[in-house]
Amino acid sequence: MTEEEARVWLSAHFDVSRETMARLERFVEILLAAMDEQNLIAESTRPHIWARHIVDSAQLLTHGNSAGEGAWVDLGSGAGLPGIVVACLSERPVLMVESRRKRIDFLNEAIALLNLPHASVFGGRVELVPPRAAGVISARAYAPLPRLLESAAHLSDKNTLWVLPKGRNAQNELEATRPSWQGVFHVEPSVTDADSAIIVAHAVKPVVRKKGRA
Ligand SMILES: C[S@@+](CC[C@H](N)C(=O)[O-])C[C@H]1O[C@@H](n2cnc3c(N)ncnc32)[C@H](O)[C@@H]1O
Repeated sequence: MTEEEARVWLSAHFDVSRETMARLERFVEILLAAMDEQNLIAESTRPHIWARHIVDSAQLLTHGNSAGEGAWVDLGSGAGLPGIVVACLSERPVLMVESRRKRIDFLNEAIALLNLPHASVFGGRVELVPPRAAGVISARAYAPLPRLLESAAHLSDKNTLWVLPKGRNAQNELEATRPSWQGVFHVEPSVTDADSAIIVAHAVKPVVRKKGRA
């Protein structure tokens, strides 16, 4: 997907007002400017930022939009991918979780500069976020699937929709979760990379009852 095709894809899949497009353009500027201070995206992806990062994030909304009520919780948001992009394109409350200080500061600054009052940041480890049932949980380049699900189990219930972009290992990672997680798992193609996939799931961890107890 070229940068031009990425913009066309966005307009075709979302009701992108002039204001929303301006906000996304501004986010790209803020992200690239912050690259002078910290490594937020791979240097090699700089010229392809709309396809490799903006659309790659936005496509998660095409799956997440079908979720029920509840916040969108993005684990390991880093550069705000997909959290900030989701907040630009949707009115659902977005909570980004990030543990590294400089990235927390970047995310808070981006929220303020882009005027996204429905977005917020939990600055700390995912495992320490107070329990809640998210409507959607996303996580891009955050952790392998079994650890990812484990670390955010307390943020989900049976209605939570997990929307998880994965590389070519998606199927293997899914197999590794089978013993301990149940639910409905779909593997959807990525629109930006033929080798990547998006795991879309309603997942629950079965309660293991201790032997000898009624
Ligand atoms: C490889 S980066 C990906 C960032 C972003 N999602 C993206 O796609 O560009 C992973 C991020 O997850 C954060 N992270 C890793 N483990 C975490 C944890 N347990 N709690 C919160 N953040 C975590 C790291 O600090 C880092 O910013």
